[in-house]
Amino acid sequence: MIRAVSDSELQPPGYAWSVDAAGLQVRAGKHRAVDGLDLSLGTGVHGLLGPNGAGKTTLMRALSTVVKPDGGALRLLGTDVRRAGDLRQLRTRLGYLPQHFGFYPKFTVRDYVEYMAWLREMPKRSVPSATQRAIDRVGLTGRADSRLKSLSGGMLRRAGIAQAIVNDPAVLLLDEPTVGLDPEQRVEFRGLLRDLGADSCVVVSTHLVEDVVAACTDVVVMAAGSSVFQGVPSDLVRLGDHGGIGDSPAERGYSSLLQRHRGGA
Ligand SMILES: Nc1ncnc2c1ncn2[C@@H]1O[C@H](COP(=O)(O)OP(=O)(O)OP(=O)(O)O)[C@@H](O)[C@H]1O
Repeated sequence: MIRAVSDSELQPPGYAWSVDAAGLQVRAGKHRAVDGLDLSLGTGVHGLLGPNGAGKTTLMRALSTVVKPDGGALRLLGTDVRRAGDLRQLRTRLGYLPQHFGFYPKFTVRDYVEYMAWLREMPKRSVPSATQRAIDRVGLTGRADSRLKSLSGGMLRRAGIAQAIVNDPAVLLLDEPTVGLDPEQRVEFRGLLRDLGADSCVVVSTHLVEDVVAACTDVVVMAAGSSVFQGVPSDLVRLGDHGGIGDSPAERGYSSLLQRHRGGA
């Protein structure tokens, strides 16, 4: 299906990075879960790795504008989110799959995706075709009119991904999108990620190092609220040449990086 490109999309963007954070601080409750993070991300698929509690979900919540940072700077698509009064326009250009997302169980997949398209203020006439396209892209065509409460965990997550991409977001944030997907679906999802990252900034938080190596153009590793590594997947793999634990070179690279970080911390 061919999508019409708007005039604004043909303009040069006027900013260097889709996501640009400097000394970013974000609280989760009373705890400063993101603390002094520097991060610049452009077009591509960026894998976000880090141990439990590193601050990944808190960072994703800040990037999605669900929570406001309480220190440092954060620009999204050129908008300074700490200073901007009204984030409505920016939000229409974001897509977000939270780690735990709420939904109305009686909605069908189509109802849900259409509803999220409406919330993102998509033009009414484009909603049905954009919804169908998003559902097709996540492989739920045959379940489009099934109620959400009847779906398996993996299917539900795919419906969540469909709502996140329905507006062709310029920044797409996916928090643990492959949880519950079967192996075949995970491989298909990697293809979708590569496709989405060709012309937008996709940030994928995950614990699956192999997904990052297979589908991401670069990797960011967080620990204790800040970024401790940013590079291409092969850089991460190389870090495992002389140590680290894990079943694959990338896992060994990741664990060796964290061991070094803990040793130096
Ligand atoms: N509502 C909250 N109140 C207090 N502390 C919180 C809250 N939410 C998160 N935290 C703490 O903030 C830190 C970062 O949590 P966050 O969920 O962002 O990490 P994460 O990297 O996504 O972890 P995981 O991989 O386990 O999902 C953790 O120490 C967590 O206990």
